[in-house]
Amino acid sequence: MEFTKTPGWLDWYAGPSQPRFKLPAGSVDAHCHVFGPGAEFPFAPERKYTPCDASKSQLFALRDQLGFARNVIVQATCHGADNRAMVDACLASSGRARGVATVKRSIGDDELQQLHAAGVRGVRFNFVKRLVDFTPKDELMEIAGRIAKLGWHVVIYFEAVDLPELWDFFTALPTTVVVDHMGRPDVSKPVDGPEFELFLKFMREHPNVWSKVSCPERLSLTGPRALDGEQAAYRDVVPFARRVVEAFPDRVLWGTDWPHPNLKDHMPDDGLLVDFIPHIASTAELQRKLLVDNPMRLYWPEEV
Ligand SMILES: O=C(O)c1cc(C(=O)O)oc(=O)c1
Repeated sequence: MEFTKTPGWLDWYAGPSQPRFKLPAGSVDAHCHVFGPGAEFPFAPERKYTPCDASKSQLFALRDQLGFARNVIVQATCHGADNRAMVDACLASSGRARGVATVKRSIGDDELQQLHAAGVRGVRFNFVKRLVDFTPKDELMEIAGRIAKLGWHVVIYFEAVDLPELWDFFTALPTTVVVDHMGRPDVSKPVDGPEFELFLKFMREHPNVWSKVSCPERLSLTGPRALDGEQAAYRDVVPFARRVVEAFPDRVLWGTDWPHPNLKDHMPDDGLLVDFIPHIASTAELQRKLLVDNPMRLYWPEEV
């Protein structure tokens, strides 16, 4: 099938720079995606955008160039609940990728077992309205109950303004809960203001809640962008991510978010995104927890 990219769609940055920051041995890129290729793994009819292709071999080449050892491949919304592209990438990774799937209530136990065998260790519940249609909470809770038995966790993606409304649902989830991109704070608001404090309270009061301190390129309002060798990119996001890393060093993850869906104004150089890490995790110990110990505990516990 031939797909035409959504108008204005920015392709991922080809030929990223070599990071100056040397990742600790065994680092995990704990949030990235594959898109198709559409000719092999068609995008879902219900998708809200049509991306460029971003294949598993391109993802693995980026992993090797940046110095990561492993990937966690998160099902992108453009593939709906058709997990074939993500599963294919996990199976081709020689055990170096785990996956997070999107599933419907109708999924059979045998299919869940197959996903597990392929390396899937979580499901993603998405509440970002521009990305997905609404799924009733009772359906999601039923899925959470089923995947809890497999030892999986739930990844949640939502906007900061929606946290109050989603609070009761999130805090009732029976698994480890991993928040994508710090719950998308509005970084024009103060880091110690009520909106971000609510997110910190969510983590403080619920020890099963983890956060990805990822996507500065998406959250930043004032940059500067991770382009042209910029070594201090996205300065407005740094205080938010740093706060989470320092308050909850054992419950944070980091990922590139390659191939960066839906960025409208620029596409970051992924090498420079890696150089963002020491700004938010400033000691070798914090870096090791963020990049190695935490993702290994969640995704490869049998190796820890
Ligand atoms: O903010 C986004 O547009 C976005 C989209 C997706 C997806 O479409 O799955 O995943 C992300 O992590 C972020």
